[in-house]
Amino acid sequence: MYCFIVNKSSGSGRAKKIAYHIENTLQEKCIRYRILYTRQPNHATKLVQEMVQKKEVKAIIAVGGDGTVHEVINGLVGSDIPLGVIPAGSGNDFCRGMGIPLQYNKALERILKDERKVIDVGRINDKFFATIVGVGFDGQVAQETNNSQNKRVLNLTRMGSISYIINVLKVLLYYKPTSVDLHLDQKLTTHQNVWLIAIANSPFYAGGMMICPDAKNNDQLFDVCIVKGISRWKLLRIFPSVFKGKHIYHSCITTLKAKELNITSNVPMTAHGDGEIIGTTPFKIMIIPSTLTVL
Ligand SMILES: Nc1ncnc2c1ncn2[C@@H]1O[C@H](COP(=O)(O)OP(=O)(O)OP(=O)(O)O)[C@@H](O)[C@H]1O
Repeated sequence: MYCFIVNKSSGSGRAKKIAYHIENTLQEKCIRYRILYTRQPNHATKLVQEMVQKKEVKAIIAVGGDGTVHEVINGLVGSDIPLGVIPAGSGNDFCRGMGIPLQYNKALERILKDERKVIDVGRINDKFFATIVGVGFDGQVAQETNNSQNKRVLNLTRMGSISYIINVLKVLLYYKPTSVDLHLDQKLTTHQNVWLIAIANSPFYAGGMMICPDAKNNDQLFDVCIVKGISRWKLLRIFPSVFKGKHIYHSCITTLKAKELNITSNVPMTAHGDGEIIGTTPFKIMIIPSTLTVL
């Protein structure tokens, strides 16, 4: 039996409509399924923890955006049940990184083909993440985006990633870069005037920004991108280059690879994982190699 976890609020209601179409297709094909709707934030994790106990569950399918994928993997990692994703959010960066079609019917076809891929997953403090953790400026933008009304309005017109850009500009006006101690695979370095540190298991976040263009989710390594020592206005000037991953050639960008990072800062820095707020520094981040099977 396929178990679908649907976040009706994803994509400002798009997931609910998609779930209706999925149900029709599965009935036509006489495929056994169960659809469970989340009732509030973090409910998806609890639902998955219950479902993985059941022998008849063949796969768990997240129907939503990256936040839903995040909550689902936090209940799924550790079991050997595969994950499927039907993209129905505003960003859908997990699907973009995996090459999962962004049209729900094609994504469903791919799930039913049962071709499996095993990927690494990241862990930040006590949470797992599938795509990227963003610390500092990014965390602040995620916080503003998740709280903002404009995301809801823009989602309705399928322009959710514009909301992210609006909040980048807003945070750019007030964010103060800070000094950071970074233990990277046990080696300590101190960085001044840090705007953000992105720790990536896959290239995309925020609806297609290629912050770590070379990140691979099966190489057992994170790609790390540190942005530091740059003025507000220069940062604004190089910002558009992130959509093509060309920002990495700028002198204010440091790129590294690592399996484990410890991040501390004298001023608290906020982090998101898969777009969901994790908390503030300190952070312990590690790669969990080859741990999640994806359809
Ligand atoms: N029933 C619910 N009601 C309200 N919020 C919910 C519910 N179920 C889950 N959530 C929350 O909805 C938030 C957004 O979900 P999700 O990320 O899937 O959609 P999105 O924001 O539209 O897409 P994306 O992250 O790809 O931009 C998550 O933080 C999740 O905790």
